[in-house]
Amino acid sequence: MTRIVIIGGGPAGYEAALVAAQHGGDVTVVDADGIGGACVLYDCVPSKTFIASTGIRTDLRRASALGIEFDPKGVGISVPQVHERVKSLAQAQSSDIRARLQREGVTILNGVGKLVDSARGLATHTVQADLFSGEQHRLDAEVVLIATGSAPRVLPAAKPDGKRILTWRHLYDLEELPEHLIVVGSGVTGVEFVNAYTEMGVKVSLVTSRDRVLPSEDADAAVVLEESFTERGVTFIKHARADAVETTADGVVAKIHDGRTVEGSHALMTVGSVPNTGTLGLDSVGIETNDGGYIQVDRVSRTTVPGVYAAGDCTGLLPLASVAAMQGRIAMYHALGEGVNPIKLKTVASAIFTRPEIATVGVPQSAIDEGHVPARTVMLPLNTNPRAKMMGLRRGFVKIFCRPATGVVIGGVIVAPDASELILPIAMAVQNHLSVNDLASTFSVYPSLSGSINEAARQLMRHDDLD
Ligand SMILES: Cc1cc2nc3c(=O)[nH]c(=O)nc-3n(C[C@H](O)[C@H](O)[C@H](O)COP(=O)(O)OP(=O)(O)OC[C@H]3O[C@@H](n4cnc5c(N)ncnc54)[C@H](O)[C@@H]3O)c2cc1C
Ligand SMILES: NC(=O)c1ccc[n+]([C@@H]2O[C@H](COP(=O)([O-])OP(=O)(O)OC[C@H]3O[C@@H](n4cnc5c(N)ncnc54)[C@H](O)[C@@H]3O)[C@@H](O)[C@H]2O)c1
Repeated sequence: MTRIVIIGGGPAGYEAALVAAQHGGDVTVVDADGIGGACVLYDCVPSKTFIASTGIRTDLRRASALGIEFDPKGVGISVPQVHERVKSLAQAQSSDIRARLQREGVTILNGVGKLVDSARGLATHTVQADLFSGEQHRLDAEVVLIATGSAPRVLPAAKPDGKRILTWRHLYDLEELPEHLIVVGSGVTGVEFVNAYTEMGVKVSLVTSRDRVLPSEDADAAVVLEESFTERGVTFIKHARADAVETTADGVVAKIHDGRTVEGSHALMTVGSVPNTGTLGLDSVGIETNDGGYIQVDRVSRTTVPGVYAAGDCTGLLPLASVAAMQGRIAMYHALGEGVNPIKLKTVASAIFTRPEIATVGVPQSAIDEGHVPARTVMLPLNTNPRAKMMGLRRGFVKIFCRPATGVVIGGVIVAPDASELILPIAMAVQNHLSVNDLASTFSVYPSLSGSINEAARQLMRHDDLD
């Protein structure tokens, strides 16, 4: 039986453990935070649960345009109840995953793991697990998977105190909603919380180091979101790199590099994450990291040391739960000699849970515009869609990108209320090399937002071959 030790019990670690146990491995997971990892306990699951509550407020905000009148004064928010729901749902999901691992025969140790090989180049490895119970275990393994994730990046002059200066992991401990929230950083995490708190009626100022929100995402989608935020009264402080955030008598002040200041009641720092790799004993074994401390891996999750794999946010490949899980599974299939396809990032679908949502898959528009990928493209506004009109939607679009000659779909973007659900047909087309003709000839329900996917695909069908 292959002895496998996994350090970290997030999506990368627990999905790997399931695969390894099902393929006959003798599996031990050493985890510090709780099974499910930061994903389930602090980051992805809590934020999406919180956003589920704020989404109810979105519907109320839009109700009067559809003829439903209510007294806004009668709509209250029970902050303790919202936060309690977030925490108990996260704990319940963690318990479910833990029970599933135990049913599959995986040993779980609560503590901190690190590599302690006695020399470099050994055929097997040793993991030391310092358990919270005070015990210490030394575990010999033919295969080690490092899946330790990442933690919020902290600016030296903006140290979170959990009360006024916050990371996203402190939010659900607040007793009341902030009066005026300054969000520092306009990546995906930043905009998701800007959206959520404005929907809760909180005044929000967004400090962004660039000239736009979501600098790494589709530019047209970012414009739609910015318009929607502007309508909801968000103040943008652009070209603004925050050097420091300090507490004042009754709130906080963010100090921008060029001398500007922004005052509010609370600051939420969403300035990225750093990998949890500093205390793993990587140097002693010879595992290479890059400048940011991320573990270097190939497309089957191998590190530079035979027998040691790494997966998830600690590798910095693409920090998504779905990618972490896939990297973890791939590592185990490879280690156990099963057939395996190397990871392919071109087929990853992801979504930003704002209102409207932004979902993307495949090649980005920027790669096409910059001439790196030849493609034909279409962008179809949603306001031409009958269902969108019925729902009173004013914003949003469907974009599809295809190969110039064959029409094979290579990417797409959807901006719509449920874009995270609508993206699947485009993701299936990208994954399975389907063409715009395939998409266009698939029946969609009438009326439906997905009808716009058919219509966009129809616009990309080539008619010149009929001439
Ligand atoms: C606010 C926010 C929202 C997000 N929303 C989404 C989303 O909607 N969809 C999506 O796909 N992704 C989302 N992500 C990204 C997603 O959360 C991460 O990609 C995912 O958590 C990575 O999983 P992982 O297994 O690599 O690490 P993690 O989930 O971070 O788990 C790592 C585990 O390793 C443990 N650990 C660390 N060091 C040690 C050690 N030395 N010994 C033992 N255990 C250790 C930790 O305690 C933790 O339990 C979001 C991220 C953030 C910040
Ligand atoms: N819905 C989802 O799937 C979801 C949600 C949240 C995060 N994530 C994942 O996590 C990744 C990281 O996202 P993120 O938003 O946490 O981090 P990020 O690194 O993508 O964004 C941080 C932003 O903060 C800015 N910044 C850094 N220092 C600053 C300063 N001093 N002042 C002002 N701005 C500053 C950066 O320029 C950057 O735009 C995403 O790419 C995504 O893969 C996914």
